[in-house]
Amino acid sequence: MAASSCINLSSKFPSLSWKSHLSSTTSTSTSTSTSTFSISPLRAHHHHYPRFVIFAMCSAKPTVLVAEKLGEAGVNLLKQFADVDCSYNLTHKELCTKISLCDALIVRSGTKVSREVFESSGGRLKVVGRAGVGIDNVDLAAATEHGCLVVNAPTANTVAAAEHGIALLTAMARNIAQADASLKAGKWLRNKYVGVSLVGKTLAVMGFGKVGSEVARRAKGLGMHVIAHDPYAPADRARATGVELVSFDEAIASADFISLHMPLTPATNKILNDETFAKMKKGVRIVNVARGGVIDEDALVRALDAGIVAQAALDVFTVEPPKDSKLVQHENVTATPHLGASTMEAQEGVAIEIAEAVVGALNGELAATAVNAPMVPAEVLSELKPFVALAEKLGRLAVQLVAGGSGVKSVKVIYGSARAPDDLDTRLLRAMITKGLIEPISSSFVNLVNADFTAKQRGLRIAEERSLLNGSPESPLEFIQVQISSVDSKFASALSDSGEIRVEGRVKDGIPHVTKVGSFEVDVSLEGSIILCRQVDQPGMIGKVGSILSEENVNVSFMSVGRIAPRKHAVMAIGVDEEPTKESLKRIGEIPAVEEFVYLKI
Ligand SMILES: NC(=O)C1=CN([C@@H]2O[C@H](COP(=O)(O)OP(=O)(O)OC[C@H]3O[C@@H](n4cnc5c(N)ncnc54)[C@H](O)[C@@H]3O)[C@@H](O)[C@H]2O)C=CC1
Ligand SMILES: O=C(O)C(=O)COP(=O)(O)O
Repeated sequence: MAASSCINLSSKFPSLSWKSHLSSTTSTSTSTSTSTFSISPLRAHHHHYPRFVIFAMCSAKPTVLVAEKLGEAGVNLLKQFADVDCSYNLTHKELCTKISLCDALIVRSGTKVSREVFESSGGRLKVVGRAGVGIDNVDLAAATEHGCLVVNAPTANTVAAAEHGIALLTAMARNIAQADASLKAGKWLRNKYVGVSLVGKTLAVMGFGKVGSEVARRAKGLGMHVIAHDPYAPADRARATGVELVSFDEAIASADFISLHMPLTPATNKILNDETFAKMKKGVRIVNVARGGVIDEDALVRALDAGIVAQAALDVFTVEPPKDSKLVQHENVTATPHLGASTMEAQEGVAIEIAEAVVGALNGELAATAVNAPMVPAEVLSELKPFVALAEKLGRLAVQLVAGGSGVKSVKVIYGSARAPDDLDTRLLRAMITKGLIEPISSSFVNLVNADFTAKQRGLRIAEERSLLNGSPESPLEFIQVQISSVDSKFASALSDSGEIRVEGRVKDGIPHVTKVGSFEVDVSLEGSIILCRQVDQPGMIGKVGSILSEENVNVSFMSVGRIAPRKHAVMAIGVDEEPTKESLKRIGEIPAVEEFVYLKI
């Protein structure tokens, strides 16, 4: 890890700075003044910020692989935007082969989106859309490491799953499935299929989330006494539904019926096992429309055989379709083939929900249902948009000021804002600074999904600080300052008093500007490229540099000079639209008053 963070800048940015570095005493003056010369008209109003914050827009039509049956409305929506390949029943190997040609993949619960899938995609796969809730079939860690966004459709099938839970509960209590099979087999067994009543019985809802709370409401309507266990659910939300939240042990010990509605996680894996079955009331009845893996299925067979569990109604299995039929064949088990979400309405709903999320993500929008990236509300996003561009550009600027051979390990970001500290969500900005810092010096592709992971992997520590400013909190931010400590700079004037590379920027008229380099105040819009030039402050400097550039037809977009005091040292920042040749950069470096300079690509 440490080794990969030692970045050899000189290979990426061949010697672009001339003249020797100045000593730190001369490069750390504090009081500076700024004069700004607008050479050619600012293109502020013609500038469009990219919509992307996660991915750059796909230049060609993206390809979406739909690997499981998806509602028609969703497929049609996808087709308006992408080439859609509906290939159901692919083997894992076929999926791994196909995936390298796809920008997005849509699945339900039947497809294992393993690490191998992400590795096989060769970096092309940008989004995995799960047309439903449970994402336990997607390797989230691998997705994040590959910068692939995972989105789900968390709400459209809630009612369907809850209704299926209630259907299984009532069917189980009255032996509907068994009686139906028996009648179809020509029998008339009225005494065998005497059921149990639900009214007045205690139902323990395990996992009081979207589905669990809908099941609870419906069960109350059936006259059941409903309790729930959920370590993370707010007690007042449960109370509002007339449900008491209790401990796990209390829930399973006092329930006549247990209905499972938690996600499958390492903590819930086989949460019902020999030990927990032993704590239950003899004759308990269990419903599972969550995930098969939350029950130890062998232990359930034992508990059914021992009569601890009188009946079970199962929609989900550890392996689907279930291989060992002991459980499914058990006469006290009612089973359905993972039908919880399978209503016309829910499938249409999840298809539209996931198609919109995938199209949005491919368009570079932040998904509201992102599973492995921060969800940033649209209004926050639109406010932060210009600062998102500023953040990335400051990162790019700062890292290019690092001298070759220095390992970038420690970065501090200071956000200057008049807003209350918890009123500024910096995750997006931090990710974009990370992108700016890492992409110019590596082959990594950094986005909001993998920014923190990539930084950590490279041993890059990014500390964030808030500088609380007086004034109007109308704008979310006044400035962003990026500091890189414990490195040498190829432009010594970029070092602050305390020896770290320091660049600061602001947004002016919607355009990001760099407004401070080291201790020098400058003001150049962060478009195109920048020449930073430290010189003895004397007349004619702007003209000399300007004429060298104009000889090559390099358009200067913006120029500003920050100086400590008249006729002493000054830093000139020049924005250029075209890339000057090495020869002309060399000539600028050879102007006698120029002490050091650097050319930076933004
Ligand atoms: N059978 C089917 O076709 C369907 C199955 N599902 C499954 O149902 C489950 C619930 O889905 P939603 O309600 O939409 O999810 P949700 O995220 O809204 O609710 C899950 C709840 O479980 C709680 N929880 C987490 N760990 C827990 C633990 N150790 N003990 C108790 N509670 C815990 C969470 O705090 C949360 O409140 C998921 O497993 C999902 O995959 C959902 C839709 C359809
Ligand atoms: O949404 C969920 O979690 C489900 O279990 C539904 O699964 P499915 O989309 O029907 O394969």
